[in-house]
Amino acid sequence: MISIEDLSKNYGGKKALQQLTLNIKSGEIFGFLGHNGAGKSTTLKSLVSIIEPTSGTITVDDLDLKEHRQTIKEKIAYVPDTPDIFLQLTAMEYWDLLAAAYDLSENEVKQRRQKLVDLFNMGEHVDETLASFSHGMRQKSVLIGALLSDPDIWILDEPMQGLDPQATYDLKQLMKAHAAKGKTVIFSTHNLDTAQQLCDELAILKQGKLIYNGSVNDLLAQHDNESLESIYLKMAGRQGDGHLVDDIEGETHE
Ligand SMILES: Nc1ncnc2c1ncn2[C@@H]1O[C@H](COP(=O)(O)OP(=O)(O)OP(=O)(O)O)[C@@H](O)[C@H]1O
Repeated sequence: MISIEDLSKNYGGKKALQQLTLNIKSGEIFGFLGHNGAGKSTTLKSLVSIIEPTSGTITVDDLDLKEHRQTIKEKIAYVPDTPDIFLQLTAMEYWDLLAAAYDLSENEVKQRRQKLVDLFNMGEHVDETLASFSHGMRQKSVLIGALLSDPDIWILDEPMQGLDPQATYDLKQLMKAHAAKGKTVIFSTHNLDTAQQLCDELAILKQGKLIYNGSVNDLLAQHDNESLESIYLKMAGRQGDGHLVDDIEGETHE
């Protein structure tokens, strides 16, 4: 169980996150939704100790993140929204570098790496440089690298970005299988269909504040016959924006 309590993050005068409190249970897929700049990455970066929150606490299985940073970090796989990757390395060199950073032996990672490479159809490309990869191939390389060590908690910031439909499907299956083993999967997405398909539990952020925490089913049940898109836009979107489109395209749109 991960507990976030009263978590706030200010960047100078900007309040990126305000008093976020929620629990994330093991064995579930937990999704963060919110417009650009809502605070999703700030939350995920706080969970992986990349940024220091201004206030608040995070505990993982009752261990305080501040006091047990290293122990907790070893349990986490993290896929950032904008990965810093060394473009001059081949995919294999990049994974070797990550394995060394996490102190994993070749034997430990070899089998799992091969399975992930096969799943994401990267076998032909392992000796090519990351610089030569498409956006989706780089994302696959980052995912393979993050999942090399089979950690309990997956924290994935917009992980489907750039992936083709097959890889997106496969990643969703992986996420479901990981949660089904009683492990934790936390991710952010802008894709509401993906959120609806995958999430046991959702948090919707708006301008750094939590505006919904609960299941997708409960949210849908609270709004008769409305799609998640319509509910989400009512909650997180701006009000009465029809004229903004009309101003650009005239009133001919449906
Ligand atoms: N390093 C930083 N310095 C200053 N402000 C920052 C920094 N990182 C994030 N912010 C601000 O914090 C707020 C939340 O940003 P965050 O990246 O958490 O949003 P997000 O929900 O992940 O957005 P997106 O969907 O666009 O990825 C935004 O207003 C952003 O400008």
